Amino acid sequence: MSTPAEPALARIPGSKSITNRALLLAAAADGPSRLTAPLVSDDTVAFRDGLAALGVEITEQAGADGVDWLVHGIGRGPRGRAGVWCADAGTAARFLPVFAATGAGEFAFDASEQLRARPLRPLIEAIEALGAQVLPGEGAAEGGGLPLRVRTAGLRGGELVVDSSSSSQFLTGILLSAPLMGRPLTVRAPGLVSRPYLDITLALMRHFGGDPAVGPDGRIRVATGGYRARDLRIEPDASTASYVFAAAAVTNRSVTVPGLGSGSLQGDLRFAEVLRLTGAQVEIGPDDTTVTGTGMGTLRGGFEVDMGDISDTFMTLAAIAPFADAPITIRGIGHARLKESDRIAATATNLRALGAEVTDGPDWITITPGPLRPAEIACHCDHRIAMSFSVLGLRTPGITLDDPACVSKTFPQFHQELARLFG
Ligand SMILES: O=C(O)C1=C[C@@H](OP(=O)(O)O)[C@@H](O)[C@H](O)C1
Ligand SMILES: C=C(OP(=O)(O)O)C(=O)O
Repeated sequence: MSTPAEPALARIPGSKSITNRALLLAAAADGPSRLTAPLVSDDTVAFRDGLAALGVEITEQAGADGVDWLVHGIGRGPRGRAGVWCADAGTAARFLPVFAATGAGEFAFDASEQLRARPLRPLIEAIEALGAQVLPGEGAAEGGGLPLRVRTAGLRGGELVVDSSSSSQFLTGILLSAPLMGRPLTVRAPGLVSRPYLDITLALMRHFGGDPAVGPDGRIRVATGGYRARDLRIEPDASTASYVFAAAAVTNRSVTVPGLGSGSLQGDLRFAEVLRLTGAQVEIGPDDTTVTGTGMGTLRGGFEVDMGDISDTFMTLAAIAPFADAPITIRGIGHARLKESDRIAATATNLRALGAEVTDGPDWITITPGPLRPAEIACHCDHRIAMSFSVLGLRTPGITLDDPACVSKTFPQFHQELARLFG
């Protein structure tokens, strides 16, 4: 394998986290906003349709880069009665019920079995503490969670503590809707994981005219006053970009992701810096990022890395770790057990099925390199397991996925794009 002179240009779709935050902020704003190049995938369509069910008109127009979404902001929370299907989208289940609770009426939320099983308790407690009722939905199990109904006459704001040790999404959900509450909100988030996602939230709130202030003790204060309509171009998804970056590293090729550079809002771009530890050449420019594999595709191992802030990308590293020259240990990823799958278990089991030596603990995994054999990968309906092991499959013949279509959660064209770039 030789390194091509010109890097291939990857077509990475828009950021899920930015698209869904922008949808909500634009819906709450005081007029129409245009979102350019949003991600169109299962998670964002579920979010968009959830807002539509809550009474927000969102129309689609052909744009220069795919479609634009025009969001006709209602300037307040929703009114009346509605049912929202969150599908598999954690962001829908954690952001939309708070928005609904700032309105008036009764709003039902439900989701797939997979999402029903994921944590929601801290969010429910927060909505109740802010003055709305959260009731079990039809067919709800004991213990609280989805399905649920929010019965509300608005949220009052004030002081709040949100346990954020299992997900940062509860905090984001509350912050995004805070300017619609009756009084200013001050919130503390003990145990906060995935901190860079809070930074995306704060940056986008400011873009839409909100004014969150983070105090020296970490408390976040948000004034009332709603949001202003604003246009926004959605940058490519940095977590999604991790697959083509890793693929370049293991195939000794060079790939550029345009539109994702040093000004990115997304912490997951740090994955490219993690790849540097493996010997890959990484250039993060102002408007794009290029990764080039070196050394005939052999990666440098023999390091430990904390990926707690960027845990959506730990499986990308784990899946290429068998090609390193020494073990790689990934730490700080306990909360990754609470996502679409128990991602530490799913990664370890699949790597072992391929013949790799893997040890793991509550919040870490160590992969010791060695020869691999073909196997069918159990995706557990987890798009990131499917995408990570597809990258591994570029170097190991005979790898198949039991559910290749699950990539549609965030990247419906993933398999075609990987084949176009690296086939
Ligand atoms: O706020 C967001 O957009 C997200 C936050 C993270 O979740 P946790 O905060 O649950 O780790 C991340 O894993 C998820 O893909 C998207
Ligand atoms: C954890 C993820 O998604 P969700 O928004 O459903 O939490 C993910 O995309 O990896």
